[in-house]
Amino acid sequence: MNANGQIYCYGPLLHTVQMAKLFPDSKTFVDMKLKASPEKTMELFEAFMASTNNAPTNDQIRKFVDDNFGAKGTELEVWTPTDWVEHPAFLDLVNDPDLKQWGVDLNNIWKELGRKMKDDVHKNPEYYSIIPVPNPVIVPGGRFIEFYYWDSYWIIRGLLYSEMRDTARGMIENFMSIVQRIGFIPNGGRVYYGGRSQPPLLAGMVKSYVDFTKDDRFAINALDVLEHEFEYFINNHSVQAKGYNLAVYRDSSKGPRPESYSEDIETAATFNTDEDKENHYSELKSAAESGMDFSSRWYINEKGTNVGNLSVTKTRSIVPVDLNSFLYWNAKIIAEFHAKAGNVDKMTEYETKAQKIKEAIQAVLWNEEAGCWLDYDLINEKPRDYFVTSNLAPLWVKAYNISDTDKISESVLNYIEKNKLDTFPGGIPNSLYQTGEQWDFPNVWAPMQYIIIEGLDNLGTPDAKQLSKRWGHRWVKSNFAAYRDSRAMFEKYDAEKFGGHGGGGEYGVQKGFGWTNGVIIEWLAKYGHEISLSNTGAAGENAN
Ligand SMILES: OC[C@H]1O[C@H](O[C@H]2O[C@H](CO)[C@@H](O)[C@H](O)[C@H]2O)[C@H](O)[C@@H](O)[C@@H]1O
Repeated sequence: MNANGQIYCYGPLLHTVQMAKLFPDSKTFVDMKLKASPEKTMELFEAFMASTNNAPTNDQIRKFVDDNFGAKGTELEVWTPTDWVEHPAFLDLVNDPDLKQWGVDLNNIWKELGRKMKDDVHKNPEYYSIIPVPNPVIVPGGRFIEFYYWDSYWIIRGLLYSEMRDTARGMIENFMSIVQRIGFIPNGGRVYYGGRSQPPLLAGMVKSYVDFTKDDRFAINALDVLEHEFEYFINNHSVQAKGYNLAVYRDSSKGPRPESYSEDIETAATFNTDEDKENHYSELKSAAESGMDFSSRWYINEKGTNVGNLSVTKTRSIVPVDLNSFLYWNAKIIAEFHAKAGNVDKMTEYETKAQKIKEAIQAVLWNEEAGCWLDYDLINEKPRDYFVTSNLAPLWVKAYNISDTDKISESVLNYIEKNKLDTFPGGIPNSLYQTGEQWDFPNVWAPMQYIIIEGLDNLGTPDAKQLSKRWGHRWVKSNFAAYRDSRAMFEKYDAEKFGGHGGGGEYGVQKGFGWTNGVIIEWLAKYGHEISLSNTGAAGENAN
């Protein structure tokens, strides 16, 4: 743990300041810079507490923070990517003039989302909660002023389509340096995310870069790091389900989330013992590791169903379809890169690991009755028959027996029909249960649209491809309608409203927005030649 962990990650200073709720967004405090060293700040804090009989007022705490912390975000400079180009070739693939102009605008937004760390971060890292990285990054936007792990997959693909290969490679190299220093990639670029990762997509980022650039040397050089990250996940996230090894999302730190400290203390109030509260914090942080924080996807109530609220979050007891699919993909990519290097034994080793994960996914997560993959509940030893977008993740990475393609296509298309997923004008909702949490109905998220729509395309049957294209067009048009009305790109959208943005959860609507822009740029390149806005009604009734 860094010397500043006692300030940004746990302990009485964090508790005192965060429970005073000085800022509308709890993340603000943990993003502020120290004015003195962590040790000196702790000394000053102890003296402050003694001088206030350990019961400071909110005004006194605010003064302590003003005296000892600098403003949020001062460690970063806005950075114009040096490889930014005015007219990337993807724009020439877009026919509709309004969509083309939108592509120009999105390409410009990269300049607003570029961030570089000031030199002082490298000289005095202990004064900051930010994790130092060598190269500038593209951030999601809004309150998210640092890199996020899984967001970066779609950001990097968008950058590659925008011909910003240096920026994309720089971000990947940052992640590789983090694995070398820390052993894994934290949720985001702050020390307070240090107990959890996010959906493991670094191998996918490297593969994207190599597919674009044909730079096989880059793939081969990345192998050590990719293997290390893969083994980290396997070693720290494994469980047994029906006699098979699979992985769950699992955080390794103690206490509430530092960036949402008072929120977690409040939801833990329903628990009586410290042990139960601690378990609750772990479940919440594990949900954050999944990227889907928060959602009924992680609820298991006393009856074994998904009805409830955050207090029944049981992430660590649910075997997730997406995580295991991503790990399968990691092993496949590592095998592919070993093949490029001519390492036959290593290629075979990772092919075998991939096959084992695929067998486990088939045995535990594929559900013949539902006709789809389902998360598995380890407490009640049963599948969770609720629609979540991640149920379709194996399609994206082909984590199934290719000889079963026709059967899977038929089953999955029936599953989509049964769940009426084609009826939503604003995209496929993340779940069908409305809890007020941001990864539940009616919110729609770009990364999961991408995984499903590309997954159906990858499945390759005519019906699946047709649906994929229709949904891809719909998503582009609906995002455009939101942009046309508000001049903003959103973190999440509204399934029920063509062109509507999402809401709910513990923070306000965020604009920017890295992964949304990345997905749209890629799909302008893919569908731009065939989409016309002229047949799109204001309410999206012709959005297909
Ligand atoms: O502060 C609350 C949570 O915020 C983050 O989660 C959300 O934003 C991320 C960045 O776009 C995204 O990766 C994640 O999927 C979103 O749910 C953060 O990642 C969480 O750890 C944090 O608790």
